Amino acid sequence: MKIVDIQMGDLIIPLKKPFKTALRTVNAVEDVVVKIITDTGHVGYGEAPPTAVITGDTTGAIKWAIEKHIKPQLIGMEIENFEEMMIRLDKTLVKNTSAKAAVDIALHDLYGQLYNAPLYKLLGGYRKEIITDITISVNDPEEMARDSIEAVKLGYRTLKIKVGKDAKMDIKRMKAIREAIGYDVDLRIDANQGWKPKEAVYSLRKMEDAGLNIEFVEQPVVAHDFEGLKLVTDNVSIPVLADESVFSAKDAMTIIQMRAADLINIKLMKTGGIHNALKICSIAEVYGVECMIGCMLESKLSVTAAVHLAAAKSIITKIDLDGPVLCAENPIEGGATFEEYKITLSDSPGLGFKEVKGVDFS
Ligand SMILES: C[C@H](N)C(=O)N[C@@H](CCC(=O)O)C(=O)O
Ligand SMILES: [Mg+2]
Repeated sequence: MKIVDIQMGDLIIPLKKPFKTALRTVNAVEDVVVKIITDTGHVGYGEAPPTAVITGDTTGAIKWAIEKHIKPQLIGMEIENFEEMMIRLDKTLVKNTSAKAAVDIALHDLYGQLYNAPLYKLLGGYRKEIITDITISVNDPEEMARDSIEAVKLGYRTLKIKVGKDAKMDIKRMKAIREAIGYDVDLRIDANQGWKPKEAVYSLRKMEDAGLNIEFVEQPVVAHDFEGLKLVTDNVSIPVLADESVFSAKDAMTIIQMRAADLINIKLMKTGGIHNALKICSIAEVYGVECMIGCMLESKLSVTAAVHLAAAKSIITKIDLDGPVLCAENPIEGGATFEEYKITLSDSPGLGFKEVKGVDFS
């Protein structure tokens, strides 16, 4: 199974509601889809979102990195020579993790097809069904309470609440949500780097004192401030999860050894794909640090790859793979099945895609 072509196209899907975090507001998924074609007629699919505020990756940069740097390294290579392809993907350029992730995902899709097995089984095969949370965008407290009630009615048992815009208002937001939904539903919060370290300690302690029962807080402070993250971790009881602070296996090692966070959020778009995400899983296993698997604003294509990884690895105990359910349409046939909170894998080879509609690869 030899690679003969790598093609790209644009995938645009409107969201059900605007997605709002401390970092950005988005109305649609606008991602790059990668299609790798082999001499045997097999096709592997991957996807890259241009999440410039987090990864630095833009649509143009993703396409250029793949067309001019990655593609020439991979054309003509045999899929069975997998390790060599992963080395080339890593070494051909630094950073550009979303472009690398899209290609890594498509290559893993083909790897599963080569051995006629679903990817999650090749990676460990721990389970085939997982349960995701759903994200509640940051808005005024009343609107967030309404959105939370709606999510609970749809069956979600865990809500991920976006905060980080204004520490005092964030406490009001969390009180309004808890009051609206009661205590049977788990609440995790994501400040997306929006607080200063001491501000984070202040608001999290207030949430503790109010008995809001927060499962964990995600990325309270700016990504590069590992010391600030540690200050928060050392001074609150709510567990701290590192998201934007951890892209690479090296970042994970540093954060864990510093004890700067209690948990790690793995996202394929930060690691550059499954190959490097597996390294973070191994490090986390060594230190007994549980991981969450997350996504950016991504469709079912790349999120299916994250589902396979989560289904394979027991160290991934928390799931934030709600990208596909935030989308108003689904142009992808095959892959994982998303029924609100319940995500199920089929036993089709690779990632199991049948068709990607509405993307022009010419
Ligand atoms: C979509 C997911 N639940 C999520 O919140 N992901 C990111 C932000 C993604 C983005 O801005 O595209 C996160 O910070 O965890
Ligand atoms: Mg986050």
